[in-house]
Amino acid sequence: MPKILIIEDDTAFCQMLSRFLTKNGFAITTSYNLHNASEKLKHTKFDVILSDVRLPEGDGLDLLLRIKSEFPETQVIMMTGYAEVKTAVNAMKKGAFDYIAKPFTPEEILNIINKALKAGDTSSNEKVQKSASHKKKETTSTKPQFVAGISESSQQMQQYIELVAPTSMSVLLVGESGTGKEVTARMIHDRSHRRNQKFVAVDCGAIPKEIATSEFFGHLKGSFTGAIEDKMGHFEAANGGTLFLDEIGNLSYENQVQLLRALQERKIKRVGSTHEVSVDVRIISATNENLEEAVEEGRFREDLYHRINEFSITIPPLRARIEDLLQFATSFLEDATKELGRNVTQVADEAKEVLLHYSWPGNLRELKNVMKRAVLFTEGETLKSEALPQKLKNHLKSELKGTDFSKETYEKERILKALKQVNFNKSKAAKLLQITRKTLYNKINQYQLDV
Ligand SMILES: Nc1ncnc2c1ncn2[C@@H]1O[C@H](COP(=O)(O)OP(=O)(O)OP(=O)(O)O)[C@@H](O)[C@H]1O
Repeated sequence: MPKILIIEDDTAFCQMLSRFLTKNGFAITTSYNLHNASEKLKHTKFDVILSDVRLPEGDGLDLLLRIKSEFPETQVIMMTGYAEVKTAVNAMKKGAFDYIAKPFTPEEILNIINKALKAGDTSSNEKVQKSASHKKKETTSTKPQFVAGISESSQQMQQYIELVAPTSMSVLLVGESGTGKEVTARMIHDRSHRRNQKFVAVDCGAIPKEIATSEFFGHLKGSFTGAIEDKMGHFEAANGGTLFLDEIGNLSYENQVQLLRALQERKIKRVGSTHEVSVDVRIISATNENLEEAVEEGRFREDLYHRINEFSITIPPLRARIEDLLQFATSFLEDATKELGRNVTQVADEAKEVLLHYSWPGNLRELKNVMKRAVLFTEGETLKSEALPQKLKNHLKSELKGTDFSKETYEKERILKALKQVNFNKSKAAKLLQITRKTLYNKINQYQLDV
């Protein structure tokens, strides 16, 4: 459950906001002043901090600077009055994620919190599934850019997306964690005729089995202990739009049966109700495990597998499309520079070298985090390898261990490695090495490489 700290001296408003966010699935801590907030920060690492700009003993901006230097991954949203927009913009330059002007609607605050959680790629990495938060909103200056990639596999993926998006086929996205399955699902939604309807993302792995039925199909007040009010499920919330079922392999067998029934009949019943509701949703599912194997082992229903897999797209891990790395790194650098109000414009060659030699088990998510952290540590315009985590640098060092460090041997190794990575395609290798094709051919001759 994402942890949020609210710092607000208007106690009644603070309590109201706290109750509302608690109801919406967040773990809330409140502070009415800066001193108390500082104490809370000593004991808990928050995913998001919602702070008033003006507080009794000083301004929220001082606290913001401290938070950003001590807890760079915590996203700070400043709450302002209408007249304080200038201060809020100033806060964004100092690293606040965004600001929200009071009074705001429940939907606005949920929307901004969800964006902050996504931007922070918080450690808990929970997905918030409140339907209100999935309403589409116009692009903000901090919206991350979509990168298509230049590798063959990325280009093919792009073609598949274009091909399947306008249809109503159900799509199964297969890929390791952090490869961009959710981003791809959104892309498919955005290119379909459902683009003006909702995109509802559900992390099936995070829903306890006992409440999954009510989460998917909703419930009526009083239908079970704890059902204190009527609740709409994800199917109804996504009606007319797209339902993204992440980690679908984690659904219990019983939930798989219920899901299959809903997909076949295109009708659902809320828990406690006898009334059937017709639903029209397009299903996009994602998995990081081999579902065919799960079917063979009897852990996943074969009929459901075929239902959700009318078209499947495999998203390769970053290490298998290393030609894309610098394009992603540059885009993440631009996003982070905007978000953190910095002026980093380029990556030094030695830092690129470190990035290209790492294996990226956490894929794009890991790269994004590394770039954001590095931007934070960079004072000038050039991101150098000092700003990168030691783990990455050790990787490069251990790869080079044992080789002799004469420039020529090193260069030869690099060229061979790049060629191998792209299956000996010289244009691609030149791109990867950031040299022209002509230079690459000269080097191949110079080192008499048999390629
Ligand atoms: N094509 C892309 N362009 C720009 N950013 C991307 C792209 N693909 C993924 N990302 C970024 O990488 C991170 C991980 O992406 P995403 O959440 O879609 O991965 P995932 O495969 O769904 O992960 P998980 O399996 O852990 O849920 C996100 O921060 C996302 O913004």
